[in-house]
This record gives sequence, structure tokens and C-alpha cells, in this order.
Amino acid sequence: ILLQDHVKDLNVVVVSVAGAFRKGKSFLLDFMLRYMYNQDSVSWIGGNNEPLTGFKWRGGCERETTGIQVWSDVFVVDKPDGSKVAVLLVDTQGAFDSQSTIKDSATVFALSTMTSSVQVYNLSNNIQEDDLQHLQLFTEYGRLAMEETKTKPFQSLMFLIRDWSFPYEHEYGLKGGCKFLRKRLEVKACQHEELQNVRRHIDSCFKNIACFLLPHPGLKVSTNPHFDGRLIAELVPLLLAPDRLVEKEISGSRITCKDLVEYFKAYIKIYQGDELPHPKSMLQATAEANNLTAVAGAKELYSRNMEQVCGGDQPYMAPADLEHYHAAFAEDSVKYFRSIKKMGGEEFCQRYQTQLESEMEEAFANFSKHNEGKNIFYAARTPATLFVVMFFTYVLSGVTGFIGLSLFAKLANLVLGVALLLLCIWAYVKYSGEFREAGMLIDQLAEALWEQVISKLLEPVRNHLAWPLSLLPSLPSGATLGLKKTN
Ligand SMILES: Nc1nc2c(ncn2[C@@H]2O[C@H](COP(=O)(O)OP(=O)(O)OP(=O)(O)O)[C@@H](O)[C@H]2O)c(=O)[nH]1
Ligand SMILES: [Mg+2]
Repeated sequence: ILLQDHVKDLNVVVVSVAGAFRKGKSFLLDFMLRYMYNQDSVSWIGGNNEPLTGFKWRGGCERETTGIQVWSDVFVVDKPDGSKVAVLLVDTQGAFDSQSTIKDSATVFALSTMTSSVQVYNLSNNIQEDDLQHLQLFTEYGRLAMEETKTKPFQSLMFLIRDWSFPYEHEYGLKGGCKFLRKRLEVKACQHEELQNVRRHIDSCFKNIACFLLPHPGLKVSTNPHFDGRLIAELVPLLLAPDRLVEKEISGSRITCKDLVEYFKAYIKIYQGDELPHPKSMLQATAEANNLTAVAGAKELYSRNMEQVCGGDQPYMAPADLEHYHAAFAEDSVKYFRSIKKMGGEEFCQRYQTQLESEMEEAFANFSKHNEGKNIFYAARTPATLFVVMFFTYVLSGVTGFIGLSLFAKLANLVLGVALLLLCIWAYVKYSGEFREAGMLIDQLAEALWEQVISKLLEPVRNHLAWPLSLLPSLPSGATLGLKKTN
């Protein structure tokens, strides 16, 4: 549609209508079509007996329009300044129907707002606070997908209020609408911050904001055909008369039909990807926030308790005791988590409890490591192992040299030299903090030697001489050094 030869290089004007489902959006767009097809005629609005065709509309309670639809004819209009522009009319899927998630509704609304120069926000009866909140959510979702600019990201927004029934307070039409809107969007010092934020957000998103009050088409229409017609006849040219057309701009520059295709593709790709957060229903978002706060509070309680028994300034503690404390504190924290009132129900809450438990396990692993670091025997294990190796090879080289096996003696001496070298490197690393990878390698080597050879060799001796050798490091399993828990 947009790449036809006669339009592709013209600046584009995109008028879109969006809002909740079943509120007469497609119906209104069909009047816009009548206007565009019969622009030169004063009676463009048509007779009472002409069927209203174009974008498919119907009565009933189930949704009709799905997705985003553009009218297949792009209208070429001469503006008063002599330039030619292409006008595109866009119908959208109604928000909040029973088959769409909040994300679906937000995506349709955001995409149509991002790609239109005039967005008509179609509402019924009144502007409610939730209408503003949804507008805020949807436009924010749109803004996220666009490149960040200092200017306002979107162009014109027209609140269109159908079935306005308070003309005695604010008269029908644009003038009454703008007066009403000014009052509704006013930011007052006495307002709650939440209300102020919504209003500021909407103001920061659109360059122009207007409002039009349209009466109920019901009885008045059948008894007085000119009544409603007059207002529709007023509304449509406001949006579509040649001198009122607003060309689509993206980051400050006007775009052509051809460009619009590229923008559509790019935006759709962003919404298909995983980069954007998921817009959620109010209950879900609130429940998540409740649960996350409770998880954070419970975890904080756990960390504080653990800090008290094994924090940085506390001495080394036997791992078994530490585990004991961990179990008790974790239980307390879960109890605390469960005692906080949260929205979302049991199953939802259970998911966050599992998250809390795994976070505490993670924290415990860190506390344990920290605790092990405080054991001086653990720290001394590498040099101890190297010393044992050196001692053993020294004796071995002496004995083998004495009985004439000089090759063995030389080999033992070589190992002795390597062990000594490793010890020197290790000491340098510990002292300077440089070449930490080399230090870690030596630690690993020593640990493997200790676990695989020395501790096995020492096993029988340890069994015979239980007490003195219990001082030898045998971490991490079952060290009995450290302080006993006091109640
Ligand atoms: N009360 C009222 N009804 C209207 C108005 N305009 C149109 N309708 C009726 O609203 C019904 C739905 O019209 P559609 O144009 O199909 O509504 P829609 O918003 O496009 O609906 P979806 O495509 O499902 O989102 C039709 O029966 C129209 O006659 C209006 O201003 N007030
Ligand atoms: Mg529709």
C-alpha cells in the first residue's frame, strides 16, 4: 500500500483510532473515509439511508477488529502551501477484549501511537483515572521501543469522548472538550504524587493534546438527523481538512510513505524480541512487587543474623555449627516471609518462597567460604603440603644416595627443588597479590596432593594418635577446630 509509485515519496500523515474494544472506533473511521472520498462536496457525510461501509464495524458485544489495519487507498491531498501529502487511515484492535493480554493491548496501542501523527484515543462517557493510567502504560511501552530523544516522542493526541452526557457542564465539541481536558490533566500541588506523575507523563509524551466531546448517537439522532451529523461534521475536518493535516515526524524529521514501511518493520522486530519488559495487569504487577519486597526483607533478616554469628569480625566457626545456625535462621526468615501479607495467592507466593530459599542457600555458600578463609590451618595447607613433600624427598634422596641409587637420589632432589620453587612463588603471590592465577594453581595442586596422598598416608597414624594430629588441617570435611556454639 505504501510503496505504490504515486505515494511512496510523499510525506505521510497517519491518523489512527485506538482505545477499548466495542466503542465505535471502526464506525467513526468510516465517516473519515466518507470525508476523504468526497472532500469537495459539502454533503460528504452522506444520507441517512446510505449504508456505512469501509472498516468493518458491527453491533454486539464481541470484538470485531483485530490487529492493526490500514485503509488500502492512500489519499493524496494538496495542502494549502502547495505541497502534496499522503493520508493513511489506521484502525486498531480494541484494547482489553477477553482474548488479549495486557501485553497484546499495549503492543497494538504503542505501535499505532508510534507510527501515527494523530492518535485518537477513543473513550466513552468520561475520562477516568484508569483511562489515563492505561494511556501512561501504553505510551511508556511505546517510548521504550523508540530511540531516546530529548523532544516529546509522539505528535498529536485527541481524546475523543463518545456519549458525553454532561453538555450542561462542558459543551459538545472541541471547545468544551479542551476546557474539560485542561481541568482533568491539571497538576495540582495538593494531588497525590501518583496522580501528578500520570499527568506529567502524558504531557511529556505528546506535542499536542486536544479533546472532543461527542454526544450519544441514540434517540437524538433518530429524532433529529442534523444533530449528531453536525458534530461529526465538525470533528472529522478537524483531523483531516487539508490545512489541519499533521505530517508524521520521527525524531524531528518528516518521513515519507516509504520510510514508514521501514519504521514499521523495525518497531515490530523490537516487539517480537525479548528486550522489552512485559507489561502486566495491575494485580500481577502489585503482587510481584509485594512478594519481591517480602523476599528482600526476609533475606535481609537472614543476612543480618548470619553476620552476627560469622561476620567479618567474628572468629572461625566449625562448619557443622555454621550449618546449624544457617538452618535455624533460614527457617526464621521463611516464617517472617510467610507472615507478611502479600497479594497473589498461595501458589504465587510459593514461587517467591522458593526463590528466597535458593537465595539464602547462595548466601550461605558465601558465608561458608568466608568462614573457611578464617581458618589459619586452612590457609597454611599449601606450604604445609610443600614442606611435607620437601621433607620426604630430602630423606628419600639421602637414603637412596647412601645405598648407591644415585639416579633416584637425583630425581628426588629435582622434586625437592621444584617444591621449593613452588613455595617461593606461592609466598610471593600471597605477599604481593600479583599473579593470582599462579597462586591458585599451586593451591589446587597442593590441595590435590593433600587429599589424594598425604591425608591417606596419615590416616593410620591419625587413627593411632587421634588427639595431636587432629590439629592437622583436614578441611573442608569435619574440622573440629573453632568455637563451640553457646546458647
Ligand atoms: N453508544 C455509542 N455507540 C456507538 C457510537 N458509535 C458507534 N456506536 C456503536 O458501537 C458499536 C460498535 O462499533 P464498532 O465501530 O464496530 O466498534 P469498535 O470500537 O471498532 O469495536 P472493536 O473493533 O471490537 O474494537 C456499533 O453497534 C455502533 O453502532 C457512539 O458514539 N456511541
Ligand atoms: Mg473495530
